[in-house]
Amino acid sequence: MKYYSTNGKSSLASFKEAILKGLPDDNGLYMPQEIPELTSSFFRDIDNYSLPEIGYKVIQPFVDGEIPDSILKSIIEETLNFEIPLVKVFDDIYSLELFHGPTFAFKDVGARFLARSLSYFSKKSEQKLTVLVATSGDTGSAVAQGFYGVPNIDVVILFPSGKISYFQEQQMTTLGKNITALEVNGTFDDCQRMVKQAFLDKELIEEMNLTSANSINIARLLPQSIYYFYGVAQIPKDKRQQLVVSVPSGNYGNLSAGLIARQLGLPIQHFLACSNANDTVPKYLETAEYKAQSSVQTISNAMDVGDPSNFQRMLNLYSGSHENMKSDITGYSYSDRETREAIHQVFNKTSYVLDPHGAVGFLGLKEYLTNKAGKGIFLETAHPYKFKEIVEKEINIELPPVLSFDELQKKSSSFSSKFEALKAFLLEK
Ligand SMILES: Cc1ncc(COP(=O)(O)O)c(C=O)c1O
Ligand SMILES: N[C@@H](CCOP(=O)(O)O)C(=O)O
Repeated sequence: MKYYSTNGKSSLASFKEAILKGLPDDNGLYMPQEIPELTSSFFRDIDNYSLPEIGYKVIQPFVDGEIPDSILKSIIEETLNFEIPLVKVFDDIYSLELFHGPTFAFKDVGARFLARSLSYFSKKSEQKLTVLVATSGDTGSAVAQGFYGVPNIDVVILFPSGKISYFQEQQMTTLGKNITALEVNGTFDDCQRMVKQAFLDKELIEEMNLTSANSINIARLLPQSIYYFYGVAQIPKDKRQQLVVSVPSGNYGNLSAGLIARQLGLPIQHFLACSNANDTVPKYLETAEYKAQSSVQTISNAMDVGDPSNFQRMLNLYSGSHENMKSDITGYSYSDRETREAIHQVFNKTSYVLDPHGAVGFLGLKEYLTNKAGKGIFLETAHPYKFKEIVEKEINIELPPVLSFDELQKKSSSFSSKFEALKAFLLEK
């Protein structure tokens, strides 16, 4: 399988080249040249497959032998060694809980697969790698955990100061060793801009082997398609028609992975792109005009993205056609007040606890299904405990702890949002 750049000005890359490079030289994003439809027998029997078996079926065509199958199977088994249950919240509304991994957010799937695949390639070439990451909260935590102590790999995480939750910050700033966290005086979009600029800087790429662990990296994004299959597999066969999937979105990697799952043949009738006040993509869907915005701070902070990187991939999947994208995807945007109300009301009616990100996905699904036949899944992308200060206020009870960092010391340095500062820091490392 070859990978091309969405900007069309870079040469084709193998899986190994795409994963090691992260970003193509023309500042596009890598995409697989083919998205081959999986066999009808796989879909017929999908309920009998385990999560790692589904994972292997989905990922193998994209790796295409560049990692030997037996090693790929163990990478996938280690990646997916936690539950991803589908929970019924209301009649016809299901939550796909993606937060049962080690850092309690959906990013664990992609980060663990990427860490193991990069480690396989870097061990073979004995090259030291530096993994650069921009985060609005959860990617940083998952990548820090996924790469902690991995030989030959250094991780540098950029996060926006004061704009992520206490637990997210603790998860990425207390590890030390090969994990460095830089607290940037700016927004997530500043962090992502600096990271992308680093991949285009000739001096930096000559001096060091840089790669990305954001969804910029196609090997971080592709494994996120797996859980869409597993979600559908958990719905009774006779109820799989007219299925809608609602994706709480920020950088739009998760939604892009869902669109890829659909091209692989997964029967999803419609997608919902649900945002908080950072509504660049819902506005595009409404107006056909893409206008990047300055991000605003919300209670679903991991979705505070004003210029989502994966919009390029979405456009590419629809060959640039707004009309075609709009017929498959409906956009919604919700305020913090609506998000809080959803957490409050769903808990009062069902005892189900939403986190602020899942709540945005839930709201979109509820709105879409009003007066429409069909069933829907919303992605519950993070554990409510990660946002306990917000969630507990709405449900009026204390959540049982799943995380504690009381003994651990924060290790991070305050950092400028200027690319030159990042470049100097990396060259000194
Ligand atoms: C909890 C949570 N929900 C939703 C999102 C948005 O996902 P994406 O950036 O893939 O659109 C993020 C950030 O990635 C997140 O951490
Ligand atoms: N919401 C993300 C932002 C980065 O997304 P990515 O999927 O491109 O890594 C975060 O939690 O950091």
